[in-house]
Amino acid sequence: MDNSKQINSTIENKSVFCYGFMGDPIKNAENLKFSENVRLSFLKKYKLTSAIQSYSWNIILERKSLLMIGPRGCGKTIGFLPCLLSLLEMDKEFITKRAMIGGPFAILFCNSPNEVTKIKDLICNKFAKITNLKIKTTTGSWESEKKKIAFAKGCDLLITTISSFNQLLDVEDTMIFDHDKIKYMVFDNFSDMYEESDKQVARIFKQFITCEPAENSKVQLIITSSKWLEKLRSLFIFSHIKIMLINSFIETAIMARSYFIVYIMNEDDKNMKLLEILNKQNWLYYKTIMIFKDLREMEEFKEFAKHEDPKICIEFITIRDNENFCATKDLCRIWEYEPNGKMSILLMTDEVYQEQFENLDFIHTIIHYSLTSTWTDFDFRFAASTSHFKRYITKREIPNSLDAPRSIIFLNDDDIQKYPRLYEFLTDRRLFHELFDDVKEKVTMTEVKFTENSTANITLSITPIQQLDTVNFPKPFISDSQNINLSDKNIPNEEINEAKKENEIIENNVVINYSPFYIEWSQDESHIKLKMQPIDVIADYAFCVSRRSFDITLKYAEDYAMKSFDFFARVDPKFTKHELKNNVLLIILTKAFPSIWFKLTKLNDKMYFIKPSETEQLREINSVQTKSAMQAPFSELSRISFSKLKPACYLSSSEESDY
Ligand SMILES: Nc1ncnc2c1ncn2[C@@H]1O[C@H](COP(=O)(O)OP(=O)(O)OP(=O)(O)O)[C@@H](O)[C@H]1O
Repeated sequence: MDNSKQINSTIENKSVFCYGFMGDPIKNAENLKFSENVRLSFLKKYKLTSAIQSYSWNIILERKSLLMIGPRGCGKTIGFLPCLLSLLEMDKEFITKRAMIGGPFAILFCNSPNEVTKIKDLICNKFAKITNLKIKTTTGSWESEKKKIAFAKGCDLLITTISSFNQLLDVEDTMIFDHDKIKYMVFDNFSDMYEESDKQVARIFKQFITCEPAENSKVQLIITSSKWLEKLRSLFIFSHIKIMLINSFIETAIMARSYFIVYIMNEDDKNMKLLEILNKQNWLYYKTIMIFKDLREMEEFKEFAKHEDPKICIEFITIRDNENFCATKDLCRIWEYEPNGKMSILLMTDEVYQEQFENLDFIHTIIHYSLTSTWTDFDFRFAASTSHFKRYITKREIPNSLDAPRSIIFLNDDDIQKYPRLYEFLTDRRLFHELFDDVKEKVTMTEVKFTENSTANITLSITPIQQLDTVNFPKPFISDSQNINLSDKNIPNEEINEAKKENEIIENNVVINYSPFYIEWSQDESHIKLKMQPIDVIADYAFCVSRRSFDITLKYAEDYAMKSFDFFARVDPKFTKHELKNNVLLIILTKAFPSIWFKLTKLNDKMYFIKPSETEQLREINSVQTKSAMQAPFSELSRISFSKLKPACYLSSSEESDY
């Protein structure tokens, strides 16, 4: 895509969610307080200002720490680089001769050696006038003496990878590396970095990032990320970063733990389904808008609703495209003040929404009747819940599924194929959440309770984080509202009280018996294959694994006989991951459509994310009868890990669209 086109369009759409920053965006870079060299180089090469840069430049130049999230190519790197170079240049005027040796003052972390080279080249090509800064790169080991000597001669900015820098941390010579000298730390593309090297990132954070108030903190921290990660929430809460920019409203919705419901159904069934939903939910208590791509489909829906279900208790307020701007604005105002318990649903097209969005940021539920023609417009629809999003940034507990801002998205089969970007986004963020129509049929199978001799028990264990030797996720915290139904037998009272205190960790293993409604198995010489029913209820949570089902392959091992296996669950954000004990190998293959809520990582060993389910769905699933137990001949099991299949339908777009 042509960059300039993209950068311009983001400005027009005001597509940045700002938290903790009250200033206005700047329109061009000319008046910025870049250092002279940076200003001259910069203005020669860059004529535009991307949406995120229009905020980030000022914030960073004011020496404030910042978290910047936005899709690839939205301008995050240029959003900090000229500022970092400027600050270093400006500082240089005041430093002593002694400080000029050894290094560095600033560290820029990239997620691969390739990226390190790219940033170095970018500085050489685009900021050629900056000759007074000593910029060094390193990607490999720190064994070589030559490297150390070069470093000891002085370094202002070190561009490096996480793993290479971790070795530098072990060097005890302050001439080479002086911990106290660091003033700026930039993590460019944190999400990739963290997924690759979580432990090493954690080590760096531990040493350099403090909870001190921003004004006392010695290190200015800049983090960019192409997507939201839960780890960023704890960082935002506990570190001195207090400003956040997100260059995507749908990403902001993820950050706010919005509740997404995605239906895939053909056009004929859609209206019926909608009426069914509207009749079930108590819409009179939620500010809800329904957005259509054009007037025709809005009128058709209204007609349908009138004829099909005249008893429907909610009212619709319709704003048509050709209505006068001020009248529309007034209508939005009147609608805004409709009292709780008497709310109507506002119907409008994208055209009207985009004119009125400044008056509509308080919406709880957005019903996307159809898709927009561009991703940018679709993303922008989520701006309608901005004021709700702000409430959840610093809350570690998962909001109650009814309180959380909510989006109901209708897709048809065509949409999934035409808009791979949307499909990828939804699956990557675990948002594919259809109603379980086909599950209902399969659930009739059976509940399997594996017992000793020839069978196995499946238990779900939640384990203290310290015992997991991989990812250092936010510490577990049980809130009152979550009401997890853990029996007192499993977790003593004082433990519960302990766990309620923020920052404290559940000390005991909590075992919840996990009995899927449906497990089907088959066996050949080397494998037992299990097909599990894809949703189960664990306390207040739904354990959703796949739209259809998944296979578990348990491999035999010669030297080993085990009667049961445990796996660990994470109930986001309290519990961190699924892990299988005792070297049992479990391969989960998702079928047809990939997962709804969980994501299996590249490492094939982590599984996480369990979301509160809608009581409605749980009831449906719960009410399905289960038959008698089947027997499965388990006596020998070996190691367990997870793997993920690629989505079954991965079609590229044939239409002109940036989805
Ligand atoms: N203000 C600007 N004027 C002109 N071009 C720009 C501007 N900002 C960024 N660009 C160009 O847009 C492209 C993407 O910018 P940048 O690398 O900063 O984005 P990013 O969000 O960091 O992307 P990634 O996540 O892939 O690193 C680059 O080619 C960059 O040169």
